[in-house]
Amino acid sequence: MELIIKDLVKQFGNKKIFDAASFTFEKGRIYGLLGRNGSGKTTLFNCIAKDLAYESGSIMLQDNAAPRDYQDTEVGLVHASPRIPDFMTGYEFIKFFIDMNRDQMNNVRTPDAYLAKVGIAKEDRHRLLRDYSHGMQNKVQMIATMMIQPPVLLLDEPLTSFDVVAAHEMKELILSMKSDSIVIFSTHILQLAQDLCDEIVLLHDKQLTSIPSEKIKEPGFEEAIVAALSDKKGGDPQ
Ligand SMILES: Nc1ncnc2c1ncn2[C@@H]1O[C@H](COP(=O)(O)OP(=O)(O)OP(=O)(O)O)[C@@H](O)[C@H]1O
Repeated sequence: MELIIKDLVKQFGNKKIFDAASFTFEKGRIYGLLGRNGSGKTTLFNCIAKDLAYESGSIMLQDNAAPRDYQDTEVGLVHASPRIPDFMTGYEFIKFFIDMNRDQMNNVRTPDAYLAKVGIAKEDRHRLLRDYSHGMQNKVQMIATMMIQPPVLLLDEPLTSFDVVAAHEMKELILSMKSDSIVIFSTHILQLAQDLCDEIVLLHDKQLTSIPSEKIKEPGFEEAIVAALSDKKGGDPQ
């Protein structure tokens, strides 16, 4: 399966965010999306997730070169700031999510099993989400999105609010998604990109470009990324 972005143009008013940007993402690989503040990473995710219209170009999915119904395909987007119904308890929310999505889930487990998987302790599962810490809310949002195993999984700055143990567990969870999904995450943490990614995608100057995977572990990688994202070509940091 491939996610194909072709000649994407997106602007807010007069401000162009993408100018005929193109990129093809493949299943079985984890992509790290790097770009400066305001370069358009969240905007790209919202376009891919069908939450935001764009001016022109196309975003489509292909299975073995045959187009797949994109509108009908589930795209999982984990937002940088949790978006969860804070009037529910963690347990109620996960149970509700299972009930809503049972048809498309394989090996449905209990709400307790899912909450345990992301380290939400028993005594916290029946507390209101509004009383969870930011990191705990993020964990709940992440597991709710991941448990339906969407073919396209987008993670906007994941792990930043997690403690070291949780971050380690979440990395394992993200890695476990890669065989069945196209996984793209945005981050400003180079170490995380180096640890998790098969390929780095740079969003710079309104375009998407790839850094060859063999460069990721090489010395001088950080300098190469900084140079590539610096404004020598006249791109404004916005
Ligand atoms: N709804 C909107 N209306 C107008 N401008 C917007 C809107 N959403 C985003 N923008 C602008 O589009 C640009 C890209 O924003 P976006 O949030 O996608 O960047 P980002 O790469 O995710 O940034 P960061 O790394 O700081 O989180 C910014 O200049 C932002 O101000």
